Amino acid sequence: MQTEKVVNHIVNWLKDYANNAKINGFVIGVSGGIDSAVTSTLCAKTGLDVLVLEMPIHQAQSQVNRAINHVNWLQSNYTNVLMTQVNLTPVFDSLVQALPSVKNEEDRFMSLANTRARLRMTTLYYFAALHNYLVAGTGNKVEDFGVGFYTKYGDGGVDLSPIADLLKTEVYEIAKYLGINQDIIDAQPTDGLWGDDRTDEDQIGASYPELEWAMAMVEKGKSEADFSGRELEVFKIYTRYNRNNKHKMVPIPVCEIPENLK
Ligand SMILES: NC(=O)c1ccc[n+]([C@@H]2O[C@H](COP(=O)([O-])OP(=O)(O)OC[C@H]3O[C@@H](n4cnc5c(N)ncnc54)[C@H](O)[C@@H]3O)[C@@H](O)[C@H]2O)c1
Ligand SMILES: Nc1ncnc2c1ncn2[C@@H]1O[C@H](COP(=O)(O)O)[C@@H](O)[C@H]1O
Ligand SMILES: O=P(O)(O)OP(=O)(O)O
Repeated sequence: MQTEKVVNHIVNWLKDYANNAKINGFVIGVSGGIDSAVTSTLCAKTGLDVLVLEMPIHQAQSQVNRAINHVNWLQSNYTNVLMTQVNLTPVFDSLVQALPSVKNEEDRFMSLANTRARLRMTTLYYFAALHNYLVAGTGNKVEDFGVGFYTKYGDGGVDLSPIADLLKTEVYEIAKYLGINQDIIDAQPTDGLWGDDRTDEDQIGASYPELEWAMAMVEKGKSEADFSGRELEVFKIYTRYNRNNKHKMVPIPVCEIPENLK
C-alpha cells in the first residue's frame, strides 16, 4: 500500500465532501481502539473542526485511558480538535431500569450490548446537528463488508466512512505512518460492549488477518471444498458471519406495491 498517498487521498476526500455539503467538520466517537484513533486523526488532518467524544458505558479504565491519551496526542498535534466526555453509564442504567425485566438476564445480553452502541450513535448525532458536523464512521472493510461485525444503527449509523475500503491490517499500517500511540496499536481489537475485556477474536473465533484471508478467498471464488483444517474452520466462520449479517450491508428491504394495486 502507498500509505502516504492513501492518507492524502482520504483526507482530500473528507475535505471535499464536507466543503461540497457546506459542513463545518466531523464528530467521531473515540474508544481507545485503532479504528477510531486512525479515523479521528484523518479527520484532524483536514483542518476542519473535529469534535471527538469519549462516551464510557461501564467502560474498562484501560480503554478510557487509551482514548484520553489518544485525544491528548491528537490535540498536541492538531489545533482544530476539541474533546467532550459524555458519561453514558447513568443513561444506560436508567434505560435498563425503565425496560421490563426478563426472567433470565443472559437472554438480553446481546440486546443490551447493541443498545450501548445505539446510545453512542444518538449522542454523536446530537452534536452533529448542534454544530453542523458529519458523523464519521470508524468501520473497516472486514467489519463492514466482510463479517458485518458492528451494531446496525449503532456504530453502523454514520454519515460517511473514511476507512471502510481498508483492511484492518492496512489500518494498522496507516496508524504507524500517522504516529498513533503504541498502546493503541498494541491493544487487541474489542467492541468494548460487554463490561469485560473480551476481544473481537474471542467473539468471532478468528483473527482479523484470518478473516481477511477468508474474504480474499471468497473474492477469488473459492469454496469449502478447497480447504481443510484451520483454513476450513476460518472459511466457515467468515461465510457464516457474512451470510447472517448480509442484511446490514445492503439497502433495507422495501415492500413494493404492484402498479395494479395502486
Ligand atoms: N466493531 C466492533 O467490534 C463491533 C461494534 C459493535 C458491535 N459489534 C458486535 O456486532 C454484533 C452485533 O450484533 P447483531 O448483529 O446480533 O445485532 P444488530 O443489532 O447489529 O443486528 C441484528 C438486528 O438486525 C435485524 N435483522 C436481523 N436479521 C435481519 C434480516 N434478515 N433482515 C433485516 N433485518 C434483520 C433485527 O432487528 C436484529 O435485531 C455483536 O456481536 C457485537 O458484539 C462489534
Ligand atoms: N467508549 C467509547 N467512547 C466513544 N466512542 C466509542 C466508545 N466505544 C466505542 N465507540 C465508537 O464505536 C466504534 C465501534 O466501537 P468498537 O469498540 O469497535 O465496537 C468506535 O470506533 C468508536 O467510534
Ligand atoms: O473501533 P475501535 O476504534 O474501537 O477499534 P477496535 O475495533 O480495533 O477496538
